[in-house]
Amino acid sequence: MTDIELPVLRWGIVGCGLISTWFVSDLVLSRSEAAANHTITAIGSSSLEKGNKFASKNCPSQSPAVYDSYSGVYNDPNVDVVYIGTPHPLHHKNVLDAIAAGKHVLCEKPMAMNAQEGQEMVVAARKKGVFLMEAVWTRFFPVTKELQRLVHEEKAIGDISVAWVDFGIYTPIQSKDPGSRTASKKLGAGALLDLGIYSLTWASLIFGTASSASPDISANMVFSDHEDPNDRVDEQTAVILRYPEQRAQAICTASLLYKTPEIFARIEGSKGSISVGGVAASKPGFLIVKTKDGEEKKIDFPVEGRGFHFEADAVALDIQAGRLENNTCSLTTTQSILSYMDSIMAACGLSYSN
Ligand SMILES: NC(=O)C1=CN([C@@H]2O[C@H](COP(=O)(O)OP(=O)(O)OC[C@H]3O[C@@H](n4cnc5c(N)ncnc54)[C@H](OP(=O)(O)O)[C@@H]3O)[C@@H](O)[C@H]2O)C=CC1
Ligand SMILES: O=C1OC[C@@H](O)[C@H](O)[C@H]1O
Repeated sequence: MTDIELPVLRWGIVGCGLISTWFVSDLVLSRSEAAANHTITAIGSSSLEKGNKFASKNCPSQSPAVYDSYSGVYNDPNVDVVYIGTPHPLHHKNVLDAIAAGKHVLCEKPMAMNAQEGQEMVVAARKKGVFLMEAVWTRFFPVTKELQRLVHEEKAIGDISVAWVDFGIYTPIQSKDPGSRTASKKLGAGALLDLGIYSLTWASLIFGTASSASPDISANMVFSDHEDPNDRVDEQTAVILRYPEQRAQAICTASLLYKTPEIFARIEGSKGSISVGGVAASKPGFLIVKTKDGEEKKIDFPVEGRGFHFEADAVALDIQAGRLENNTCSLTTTQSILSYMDSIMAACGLSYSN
């Protein structure tokens, strides 16, 4: 057997919060089937103490340079790609700063607070000739790819008429530290931007985001009970997307008021249905395919670690090949979903600009 040389990607991490912990742990995980190797060469945090603690806890086998600023990471010549793990309203500045320093960028979801910000990031990345991707890790799981193959290539359940997708996590706003990103409007709190983006992602995987598949959108929200209406955010959002050409609908929900059961999505077609389940709508793990002739099959897709390495490997392969965007999570798709969220917020009277 010949050893295939894997690409090595050198990562700089910006922000040492929860998601960066998960992401970095998966990057350094020893895996049986890796498509790339990853090293953590720099970490940027609000303090050296926090950055050092993060490094020793999450990537003890690495010796990253630790900075008490994010600019240290952007300007580090040993960094190929910057991972942005800060709260959503900071993504715009963090991404633009990384791009200005000539770095490739993987930015957590949602990449921006609205489509306008997203567009500015895309324009900046193209002008500088660097890679940019929104870290919608869900798209890269083997189970997600298999669902798409079954639906679009094999047409296992025929013509799709409806998809229901729900992402709820029981985290009411009042139960959270008011200064945390999951409670503070200034830090982008709210069910749609945090969780609804995944429900909309599943709809886009089933129905597409091309302009020919552009949906009519209707929506409503249950707001948090802050006294000042300017502080309110959505604790629960329900969206119906109607795809006129496909004569189909997606019903996408997101909630901070209950936890979704294991099966979080069901897709109904003329020949059967597919249910999708897993730890959460962000981390799918299995499919149940039922056909109208009575056959039922459960297909499990166990993963090593949490599964963030799938998107990281894809980024490494793109950068190695000189591609500036990823096909599985394209910037056009990111922009479409940001514009859906703009429409949903406008229809429901939610604005983050006050
Ligand atoms: N893909 C996924 O499954 C998940 C994605 N996310 C996404 O990741 C992003 C970060 O979420 P999460 O890790 O949960 O958030 P945390 O609050 O846990 O961490 C965010 C980090 O950002 C840095 N930061 C910079 N400025 C601020 C500020 N003004 N207030 C607070 N923190 C700041 C801090 O790091 P430091 O002090 O080191 O600079 C902080 O620890 C969000 O956009 C979220 O949507 C979150 C969870 C899961
Ligand atoms: O992306 C996410 O997925 C998992 C949730 O726990 C988290 O709040 C969210 O940011």
